[in-house]
Amino acid sequence: MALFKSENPKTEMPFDENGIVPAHVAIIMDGNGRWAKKKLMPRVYGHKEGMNTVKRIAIEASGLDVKVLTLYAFSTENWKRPTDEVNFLMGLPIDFFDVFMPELMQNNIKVTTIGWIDQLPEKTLKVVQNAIEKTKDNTGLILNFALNYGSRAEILQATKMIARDVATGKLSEDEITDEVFSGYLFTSVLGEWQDPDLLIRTSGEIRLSNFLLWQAAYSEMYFTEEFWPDFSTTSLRAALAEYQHRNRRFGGI
Ligand SMILES: Cc1cc(N2CCCCCC2)n2ncc(-c3ccc(F)cc3)c2n1
Repeated sequence: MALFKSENPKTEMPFDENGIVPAHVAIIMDGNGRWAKKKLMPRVYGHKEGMNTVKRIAIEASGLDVKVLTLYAFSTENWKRPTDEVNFLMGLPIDFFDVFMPELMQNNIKVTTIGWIDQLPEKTLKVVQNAIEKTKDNTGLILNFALNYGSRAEILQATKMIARDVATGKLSEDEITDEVFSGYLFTSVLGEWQDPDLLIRTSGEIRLSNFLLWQAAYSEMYFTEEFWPDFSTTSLRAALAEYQHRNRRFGGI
């Protein structure tokens, strides 16, 4: 399968403002530590700058009429990182809302999460829950953070819930369809937009890293060498331009 790797997003085909826009864009925001290392700064400097990129890209996506932007902020595997790095990362949602909540409200952005947020530190959880509550009536872009999320664990959880519902007679075996299975995943709350149309990964890595494995079955994939802190509004428009020039078949001919 030919994977697209944009060498220089600024020189690809132009984005058509009147063309098709992916309803759901998912991003693996990779390369923050390497970006900082290139600048002879600590890794956490890259994470902090990456947080600023989150706000910039969310506002841009909101203006381009993207419906859902799912961002892989913290994976179930990230707990293995050094304690001081994990502690710093757990502070970023707090910093994010401290600084950007007014702008999120001005742009009618709704915050949601996927993942086991109940396992986050109390202070982080409270700030995230408060942001979800405060933005719940907003009708613009859904800014969906994958926090303490892992796709295989999500699929296993869904499988166990389905097994329980079959055992209790709530569900019969022949009622288990793609659509019913999807309803047991965290992303079911996204309704018609639960499957990403476009999945972007920065920093040159070409892997899914346990992200939206079920949901991304038919997603267009876009890989760019740029590190996440360098990912600009121009970079996003270049990815959307590439999406506009793909012919999606959903398994058909
Ligand atoms: C753990 C973590 C790491 C994190 N990074 C910055 C982006 C690059 C990836 C790693 C570091 N960012 N950036 C924003 C958030 C966030 C999460 C939830 C929320 F409701 C509001 C903001 C965030 N969370």
